[in-house]
Amino acid sequence: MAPRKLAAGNWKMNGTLAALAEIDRLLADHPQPGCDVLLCPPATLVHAAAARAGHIAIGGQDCHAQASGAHTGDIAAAQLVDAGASHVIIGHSERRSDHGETDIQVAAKAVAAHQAGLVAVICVGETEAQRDAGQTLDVISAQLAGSVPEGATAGNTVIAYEPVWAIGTGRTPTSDQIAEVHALMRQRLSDRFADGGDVALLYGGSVKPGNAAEIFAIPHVNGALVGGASLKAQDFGPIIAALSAA
Ligand SMILES: O=C(CO)COP(=O)(O)O
Repeated sequence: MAPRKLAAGNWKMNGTLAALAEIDRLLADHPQPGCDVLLCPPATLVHAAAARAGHIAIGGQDCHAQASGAHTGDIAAAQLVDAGASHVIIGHSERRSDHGETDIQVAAKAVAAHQAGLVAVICVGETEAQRDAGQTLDVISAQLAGSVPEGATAGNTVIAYEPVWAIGTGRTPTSDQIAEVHALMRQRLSDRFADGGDVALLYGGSVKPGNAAEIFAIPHVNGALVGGASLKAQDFGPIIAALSAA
């Protein structure tokens, strides 16, 4: 089995019911994409999105490590499943920075996601200061070791490399820099898991229609986790097409 190609969109805290029309446009424009397509809308839209998403998978943007209980404002993995989600983003850098999530917490959330039957899209990435200090590979290694739980398989886990300094900035690493990190991630996963060679590895951070094809040509890049350019079908569509052609 080779890693599956996945074009994933993270809508973050954007969109109301009206935004679901973008899903209809994507379905119309890409009736048979040559890759898996995932959209992660805000929690308020997961159920409605899943009801009309057809072949597009729907995911949450976070889940709690506990299965239920007194955790006001949080969402359990099983509740995402109940709403129609098949995936959940875990450990996005905005969760790590806004909510102080640690690798240990991220791993616990991934375990909860797996137990509920969700695919966990686990995010890692260095800050600009860490890259400038030459720490990128050490940071990514440590995040992978700490955030990816023992039960991870190619079927229940996707890893997204998102350099913090590339998110929403219009800046991207060079192809060589992305290749270096993705090769490291493939090696670390292969060392640790029997099917680590088959875990899909996504790049995320200012992926746009104009740079998608170049990024998808990089070894061990199996797709993208797209923020801003996933909000509109006219932007996300060409990214889906580029991955399908890669
Ligand atoms: O954080 C991201 C996806 O999770 C990337 O966001 P942008 O594509 O807007 O840079």
